Amino acid sequence: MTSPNNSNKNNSSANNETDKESSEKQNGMLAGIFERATKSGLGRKKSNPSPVESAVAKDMADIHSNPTKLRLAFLGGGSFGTAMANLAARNGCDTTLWVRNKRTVKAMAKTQTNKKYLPGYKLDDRLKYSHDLAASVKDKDIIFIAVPGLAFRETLKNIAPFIGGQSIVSLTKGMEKDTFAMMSDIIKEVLPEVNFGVMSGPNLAIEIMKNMPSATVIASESEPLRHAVQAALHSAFFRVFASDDIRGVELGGALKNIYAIAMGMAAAYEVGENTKAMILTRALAEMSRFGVEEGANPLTFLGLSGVGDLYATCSSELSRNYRIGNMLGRGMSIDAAVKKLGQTAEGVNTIQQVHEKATKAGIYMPITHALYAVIYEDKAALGVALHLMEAGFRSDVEFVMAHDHSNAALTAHLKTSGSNTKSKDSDADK
Ligand SMILES: NC(=O)C1=CN([C@@H]2O[C@H](COP(=O)(O)OP(=O)(O)OC[C@H]3O[C@@H](n4cnc5c(N)ncnc54)[C@H](O)[C@@H]3O)[C@@H](O)[C@H]2O)C=CC1
Ligand SMILES: O=C(CO)COP(=O)(O)O
Repeated sequence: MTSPNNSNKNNSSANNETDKESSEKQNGMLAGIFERATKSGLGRKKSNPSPVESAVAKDMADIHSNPTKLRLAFLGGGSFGTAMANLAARNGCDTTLWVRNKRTVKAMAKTQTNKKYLPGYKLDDRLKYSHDLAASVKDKDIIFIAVPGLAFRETLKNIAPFIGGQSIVSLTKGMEKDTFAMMSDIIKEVLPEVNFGVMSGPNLAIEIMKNMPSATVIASESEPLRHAVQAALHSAFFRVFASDDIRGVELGGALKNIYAIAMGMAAAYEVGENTKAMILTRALAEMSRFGVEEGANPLTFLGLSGVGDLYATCSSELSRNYRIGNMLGRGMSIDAAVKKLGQTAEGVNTIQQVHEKATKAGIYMPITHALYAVIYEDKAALGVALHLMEAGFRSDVEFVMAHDHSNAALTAHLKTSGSNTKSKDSDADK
């Protein structure tokens, strides 16, 4: 017979065994996550510092204590280029905003406002304006580019003759049409020697102009550049975090635009909070799945440039992509919605690029394909949404528990999503 004491002892040793097993299981699971998370190499190539590690590398301590030494150019006089240039000028950096239209430059210099894109917001009186591209970028430490993705290559080519030791930072959240190139790819192609970074985060321009506390991420392989951007833009209202996963950060900023359109559309159908939460988290699953295929670190999507920006743009009518989706949900055509918006909504092009890329590469992106089917194949939104809900059984977070392909037989009877695309998973598996 087992005495109570023995029984306790046995229980406690059984408990110890269970604790040990569960801690081993947890450690194994964590190791799995980290293995998956770090298997990609893109954005973390640690080569020797580039020979053009520009002026910013000279004396970081000096720049930290005195960011006014930085000479900056911002290219693109839309809402975001203006908002960021204004932050830098307010921090005392020597800042020039380049705008392509001479008359706009004159008006901005005279009124110290950006009447078209940020009406009613007074800009810092130290901000300089120019329509002379060469003069704007010469003798600068960092050139920030905030033109739409479709104009990025052209802008880089135009400044190429004037680039020596300057660093370049992309603020653009788009993709090139037809090539699927991201902005960092274009920088590497057009200016292979240049020291560069990408900046992305939940940064609705109007909120920044209103001094509502915000944060963003600068991603670069160059630590001096990361520090210089942090020093240039940081303030009590704006925090700049750092990353070396360039691919992950720029993909976060580009991909979330797709789901902001989806959420704007869902809002037009007056869906509930559960539905919004489902769209948001499944969007994040798609983003990180696509990101891993593209060489990003999936954990980057948990940061400001991933879940942060996804949340901001999927929740706010200040987002132009959300507004496009909302107009579509109210029955407008894509062309009419784009015309009515009159500003950049990168998601319109990004949906097409990602749909095509995911289809070719066999990456499972049901929300993107469904949105493409509604916008470009004229499928009925409600029918497509129903198909999405009828899709098969999947794992929640596939970096924790991989998708179980044995579910295929179980779900074979279920219909696929509204699109006729082929993915790595069998149709029945969706
Ligand atoms: N507005 C926002 O809240 C944020 C925007 N972004 C990103 O910044 C980029 C720019 O967006 P916004 O400033 O908001 O756009 P916007 O629509 O407000 O302005 C675009 C600006 O680019 C100029 N532009 C267009 N084509 C050009 C060309 N070929 N050469 C030179 N300039 C040209 C336009 O004249 C305009 O001044 C986009 O990729 C956007 O996703 C990023 C974070 C926040
Ligand atoms: O990227 C943004 C906020 O982070 C701005 O979003 P929209 O381009 O949809 O306005």
